[in-house]
Amino acid sequence: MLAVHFGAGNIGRGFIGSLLYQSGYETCFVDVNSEIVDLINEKGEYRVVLADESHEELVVKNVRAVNSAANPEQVIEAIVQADLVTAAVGPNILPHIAGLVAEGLRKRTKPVNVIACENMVGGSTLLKEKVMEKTPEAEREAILARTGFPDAAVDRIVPNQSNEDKLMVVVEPFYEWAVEETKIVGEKPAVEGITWVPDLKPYIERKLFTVNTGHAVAAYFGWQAGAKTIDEALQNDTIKQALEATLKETGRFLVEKYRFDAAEHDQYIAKIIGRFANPHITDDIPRVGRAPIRKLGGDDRLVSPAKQYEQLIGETPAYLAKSIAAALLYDYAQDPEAVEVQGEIGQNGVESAIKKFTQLNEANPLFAEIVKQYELIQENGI
Ligand SMILES: NC(=O)C1=CN([C@@H]2O[C@H](COP(=O)(O)OP(=O)(O)OC[C@H]3O[C@@H](n4cnc5c(N)ncnc54)[C@H](O)[C@@H]3O)[C@@H](O)[C@H]2O)C=CC1
Ligand SMILES: O=P(O)(O)OC[C@H]1O[C@](O)(CO)[C@@H](O)[C@@H]1O
Repeated sequence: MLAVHFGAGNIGRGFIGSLLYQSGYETCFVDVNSEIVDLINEKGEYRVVLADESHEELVVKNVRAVNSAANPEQVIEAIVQADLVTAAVGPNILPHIAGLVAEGLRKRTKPVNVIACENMVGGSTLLKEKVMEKTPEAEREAILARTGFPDAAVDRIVPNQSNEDKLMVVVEPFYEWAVEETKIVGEKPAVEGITWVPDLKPYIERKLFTVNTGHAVAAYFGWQAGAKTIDEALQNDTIKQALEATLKETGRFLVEKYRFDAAEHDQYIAKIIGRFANPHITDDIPRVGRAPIRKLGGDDRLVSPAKQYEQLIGETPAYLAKSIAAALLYDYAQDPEAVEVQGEIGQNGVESAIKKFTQLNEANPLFAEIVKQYELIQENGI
């Protein structure tokens, strides 16, 4: 069985690649990083090490890689041969891989499934839309009849790596990969470790608005407090309490919306905060806080739960507003999106930035609460 995986980065090698290998797949990674591509082809294997006391090591074999910038025709050929196509490149990159995916799918006759493993609601659906834009109209129906784009939620913390062995990846022991079974076309891919679900929405929202909201809060509050890493941020009691209060807000609307058991959801939150504090992982704040414009988007981890809380609970969520304010204050000079946010605030003020990046309406009480929290953080810190 052949899997073609776009993105040989942290989650690609550290999570998806390792499960594919353990399930008996040969994996062809597709990436634009020539150093990583060359190393994979030279070694033909890499190590995945668990970030816990055991330091258990898995050697992932049966791997090769293609540089899609240099050899696009090899990528198309691999997709033609593939039994499964996956991606973990980041939501903003999905449109850039769509052309090659479309070319590969056009040349196929057999069914296949394409699964995007990104931190967003509807990643595979977005990729499908972008692939269709690259496909001649007359061919779209036939391709969709033989290609599934099931949405997915992936959860495993894989920090940036600084190992001497550039292919080795240190990962947290926990993982969850939920995939929408109802959108599969043809046979279900035989990947051990996938949790098949009939409807992904509750899984992706629970994960995105707990793990990823919580992580973003730790990063943006931590940044204000001068912390360098997530576990350092969590040693600050004020930040820990603010994180817990924010996840109480997201938990309240999630329980209301999906009828989750409230006590089980509290345990889910506690487990996640424990994962953030894993002393075997050094997770830099700039990695977790990266791309604040994406994270401030109306459907992403901060603004979407705040809007849904307003709708379902009928109140304004003060801690989510504070988290959005902290994201607006994230002024890391090496992050191009943070620089753009600061530029907008500097030129046109924070209200203009809120409108531009969150698409919130000024008449929404959440808008005024974000401005208030922004000023409070500026005056008093977190
Ligand atoms: N790192 C983590 O713990 C987790 C990450 N994710 C999601 O997985 C996705 C990837 O994240 P990471 O692996 O952390 O990022 P990463 O930056 O380590 O990996 C992304 C990879 O995509 C490659 N890439 C960029 N443009 C490309 C293109 N046009 N074609 C092919 N490859 C291209 C990059 O060279 C890089 O190797 C993101 O959506 C992230 O939200 C989800 C869960 C956990
Ligand atoms: O990958 P993103 O969406 O930029 O956000 C970083 C987040 O991704 C993760 O790496 C994995 O879920 C989390 O550690 C963090 O919440």
